[in-house]
Amino acid sequence: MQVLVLNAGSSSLKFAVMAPQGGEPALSGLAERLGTAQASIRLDRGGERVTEALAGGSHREAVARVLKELETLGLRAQVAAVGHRVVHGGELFAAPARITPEVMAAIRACVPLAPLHNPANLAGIVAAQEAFPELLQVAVFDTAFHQTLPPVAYRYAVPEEWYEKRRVRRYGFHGTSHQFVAQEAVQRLNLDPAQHGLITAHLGNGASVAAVRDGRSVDTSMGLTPLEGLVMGTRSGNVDPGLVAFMVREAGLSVEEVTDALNTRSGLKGLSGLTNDMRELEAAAAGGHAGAQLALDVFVYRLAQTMASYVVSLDRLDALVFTGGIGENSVGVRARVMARLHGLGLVPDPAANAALSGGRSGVVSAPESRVTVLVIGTNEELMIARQTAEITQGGAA
Ligand SMILES: Nc1ncnc2c1ncn2[C@@H]1O[C@H](COP(=O)(O)OP(=O)(O)O)[C@@H](O)[C@H]1O
Ligand SMILES: CC(=O)OP(=O)(O)O
Ligand SMILES: [Mg+2]
Repeated sequence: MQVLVLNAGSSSLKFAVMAPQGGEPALSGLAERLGTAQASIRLDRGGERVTEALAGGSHREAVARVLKELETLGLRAQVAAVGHRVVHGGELFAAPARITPEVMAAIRACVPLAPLHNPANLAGIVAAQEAFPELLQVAVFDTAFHQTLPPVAYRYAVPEEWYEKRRVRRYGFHGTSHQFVAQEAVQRLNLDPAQHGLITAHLGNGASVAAVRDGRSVDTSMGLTPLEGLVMGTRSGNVDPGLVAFMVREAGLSVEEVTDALNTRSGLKGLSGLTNDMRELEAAAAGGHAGAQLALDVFVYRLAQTMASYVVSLDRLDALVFTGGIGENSVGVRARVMARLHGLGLVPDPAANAALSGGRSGVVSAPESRVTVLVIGTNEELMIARQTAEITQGGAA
């Protein structure tokens, strides 16, 4: 059995066709710049890579191109279900769900909470339903793993009716990735699945930290929306909420303009005035660019501070885990975060740290370190394939 996994972004679509047991995907790739004249799609099939133009193509055309490729490769009949990453499921989903008209309506109802993500996820689902009308479709929510947060972690200190009437609370995201790397860490370190404490850092374009206690998420840095918490590629992370009213009053911006700036022109990009790409920033900082250096410094400082603060959410700390494009590849970010955490009794292993990149996993702390530090290559697609297969085979709702 194969599962088609779709992860739709606002202008992109990542896809993979894979067995839920793991192994190399039969087909994977990325469609980018969808909806523009520069739209393109990259197809990776068994070591061979092709990139084609998809001019003007939307999510729909991208999914149709994937379908065509499946037919060419003779894989169509093996695909038993489609698993979708859905970013916001509100309080309604603590587990993956088979997509029904009611589930679609619930995802639509969460659009105001994730305006950058949920509309794209919906577009991906509609495109897949058109292309694969006979297949079961499953939604795997970023928020689901964090539904175990206790009220002390998820409630904001705001008027109670905001929670009662509008469900204003912290939800958390990247749950699929945090859960995957936490499970991998438990296996690798031979920890008791029912008794452990982990702090996981998913550092991609969006970035978040989670505290995982005995397999359950007990705190995470993103909140009502994926804007809260760490400094990210283009998102500000935590700011004084008074800043929005200040910029509206003093700079004459609309609320939408401030929100857009906090989401798309802030973070590493805003601080550096240069780019949201960590690789480019590290190169620019090494070349003496002051803005790039400041962006890196703030990113590392806030990340280390957040990771250290999660000690209060756990009753024991076994390991810290780095994942995501930055966590898996940036030797410098990891080294600097580890140096800042020496108050936790953390002793890095610089040679092991320098040797790990490219999605490979391993330990980067020294044997005498009071807390183990792991780098683990995340695999959200595999996790989505597994969860989709479970629902398909179990026939569950
Ligand atoms: N070798 C590397 N060194 C430093 N940063 C890297 C490296 N490779 C990728 N990155 C960074 O990872 C980030 C993208 O992470 P990724 O998890 O792929 O993002 P997304 O959230 O889009 O899935 C970018 O900032 C990129 O620069
Ligand atoms: C929820 C979120 O931030 O996702 P991404 O990192 O894919 O933007
Ligand atoms: Mg990612």
